[in-house]
Amino acid sequence: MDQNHKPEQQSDLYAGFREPYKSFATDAIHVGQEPEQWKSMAVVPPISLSTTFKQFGPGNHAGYEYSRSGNPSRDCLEKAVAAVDGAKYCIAVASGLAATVTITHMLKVGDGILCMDDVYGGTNRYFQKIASQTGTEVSFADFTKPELLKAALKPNTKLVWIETPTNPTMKVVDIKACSDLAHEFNKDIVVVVDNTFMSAYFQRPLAFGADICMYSATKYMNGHSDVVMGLASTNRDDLFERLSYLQNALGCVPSPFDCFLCNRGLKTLHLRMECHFKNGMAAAKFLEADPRVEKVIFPGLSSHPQHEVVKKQCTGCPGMITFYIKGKLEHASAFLSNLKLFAIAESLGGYESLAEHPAIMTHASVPENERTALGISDTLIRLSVGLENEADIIQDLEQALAAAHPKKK
Ligand SMILES: Cc1ncc(COP(=O)(O)O)c(C=O)c1O
Ligand SMILES: N[C@@H](CCSC[C@H](N)C(=O)O)C(=O)O
Repeated sequence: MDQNHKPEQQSDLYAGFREPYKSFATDAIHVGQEPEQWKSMAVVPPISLSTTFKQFGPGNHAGYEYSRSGNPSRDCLEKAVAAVDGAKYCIAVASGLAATVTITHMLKVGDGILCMDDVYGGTNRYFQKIASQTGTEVSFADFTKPELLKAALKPNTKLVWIETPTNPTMKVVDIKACSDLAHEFNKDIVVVVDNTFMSAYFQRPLAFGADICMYSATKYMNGHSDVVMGLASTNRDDLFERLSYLQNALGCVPSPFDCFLCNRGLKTLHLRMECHFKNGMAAAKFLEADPRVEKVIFPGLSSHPQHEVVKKQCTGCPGMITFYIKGKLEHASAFLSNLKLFAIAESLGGYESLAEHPAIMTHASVPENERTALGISDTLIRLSVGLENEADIIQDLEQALAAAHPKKK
């Protein structure tokens, strides 16, 4: 451990960023959770496992009929998420990909999807291998330059899919600039932002003109690596009507127990994200100063190419860091295999630190030529910095770098 390494001062960490959203924690903790809604006055919402609900007479019920169509535990979560997204509505589904699939089902045969070039590998796979086989036209462009988005819009474009920061190369998209361009081109285009990396605490896409904000809640929103879930929020009545119809009609619903867990995780989102940012910044600065590291990509660093957009659009940064280790695949493998505190694992956004090799693991489904063009190379490593002690995180990175690049005797 570098003895000169001091914990980051909170005030410096947030300098230049947007102010946090007002009453965020209060909303996450209280909206949709009112004890008065239960006969028992339970302060913590009960887990409602019943698949069906007794009716007073045929079609005359107390708000619930069948659990796929609506469930009290799911409602509690959806109301809280809508509140923290600054939205009127939210739907919860069985996974992040289920949210992508449900949203895409709003399209008709012949409609076009225009997607950010770097997105989570499974999103890329779904659009290229499945959605395009069932009648939609899929194309990709680099939205970090909004003029490239503008040039790629077509008369049939109906869905613009933004991911920011992108997984795994951490490109940042100006949501307002891109939403405005898409809506000026055609007001019927639905702009979706995958907000998985920033979470609701650090970024509110709907406030910048997006129509839908979606998540893999498997990540920060739940934050405990024990639930697979997806969420989609919107302020538009028409979109909510369609999405909630599809939620029931497609049937990709989460279990009440998972809704309970995610609802519980959401209550500490603000606290977790602040610690992820603090630890992430410390790790990013440590790596950036290390001669065994080629390049660090962390939106919170001033070296990030879209750092000004980040400060304008976000209230902080998550613990996601991507870096290129010097050398070849064998150095990346040695680094990963020697980590002790970080687990080598797919996924991100939990309380525990994880590390992975995108080309071999999370983004193996992206065609090789596309991976190369995006910079998902053999030496690219992705970290999800957790909530452990900062000094222990840095020490683990230091010893794994030393193992990957042993000093010559
Ligand atoms: C940015 C992003 N979006 C969507 C997904 C899909 O989410 P899930 O695994 O919950 O289906 C993932 C990861 O899987 C992701 O990293
Ligand atoms: N093997 C999975 C990939 C899961 S990636 C999970 C998460 N989005 C991440 O980026 O870590 C698959 O092929 O779907």
